Amino acid sequence: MNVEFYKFHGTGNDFIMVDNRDTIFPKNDTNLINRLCHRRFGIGADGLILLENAGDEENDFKMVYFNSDGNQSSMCGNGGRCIVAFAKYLGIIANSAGFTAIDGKHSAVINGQEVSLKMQDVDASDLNEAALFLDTGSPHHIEFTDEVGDIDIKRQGAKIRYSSKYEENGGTNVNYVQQDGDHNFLVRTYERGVEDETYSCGTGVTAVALAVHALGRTNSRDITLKTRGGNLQVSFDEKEEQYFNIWLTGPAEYVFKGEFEC
Ligand SMILES: N[C@@H](CCC[C@H](N)C(=O)O)C(=O)O
Repeated sequence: MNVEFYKFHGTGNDFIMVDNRDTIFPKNDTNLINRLCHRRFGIGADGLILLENAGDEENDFKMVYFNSDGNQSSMCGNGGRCIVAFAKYLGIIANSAGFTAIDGKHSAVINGQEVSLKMQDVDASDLNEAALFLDTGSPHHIEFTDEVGDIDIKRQGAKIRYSSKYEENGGTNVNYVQQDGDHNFLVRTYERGVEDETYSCGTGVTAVALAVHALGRTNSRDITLKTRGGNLQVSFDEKEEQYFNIWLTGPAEYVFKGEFEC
């Protein structure tokens, strides 16, 4: 069977997108997904995303996300922005969308090449300098550094990702952060399920933006996160360490289309 795919990326976090509204894709074939995502033996991507029918009248579609290891995983923020751009490319939506994902319902707005994705509310009341962890739809550990460019992300990130601290919850993603002005932060991310550095991570920069505000490193509620793949913006409201109205904004770009056999 031949399957059409579409390659998209959001600030260098790249995905194989498949229109699976006819549910033909073998979503339980972990080896297939892993091979398709392989940078040498496949198409190459950080993950694979299925667009499916929402199954209700309120939403335009459903998002199903797989990491490049082939396993279905938690929410992908950049992937959420890319699936909205994909839905527009397919003519399913115009410039706004409502869709469901593993962590619930999301709204999104397209403005030119930029896609703004509303993220789930986050309770930051347990966050402190000794417990730098937030779940923004995916789990994220945060490390502050004075020189983010010097860090061996793959080696250092893996130590935390596989540490006993996170073992019972299936591990975590790891974000290294360097402040670069009042409301600008440099971020590099080790991603669970990719088991390497990715050029950006949407749920990761969202976790960083909320954490630097909650820890008092900025008073801004509209923060620029500079990643290897480009800049992302996170804006939010906050009351008593509860974060809401959280929006992740950045480019989401079509790269090429093709087909594979399975
Ligand atoms: N790149 C994604 C995060 C994808 C899920 C993550 N690797 C995990 O398994 O927790 C993003 O942009 O949020």
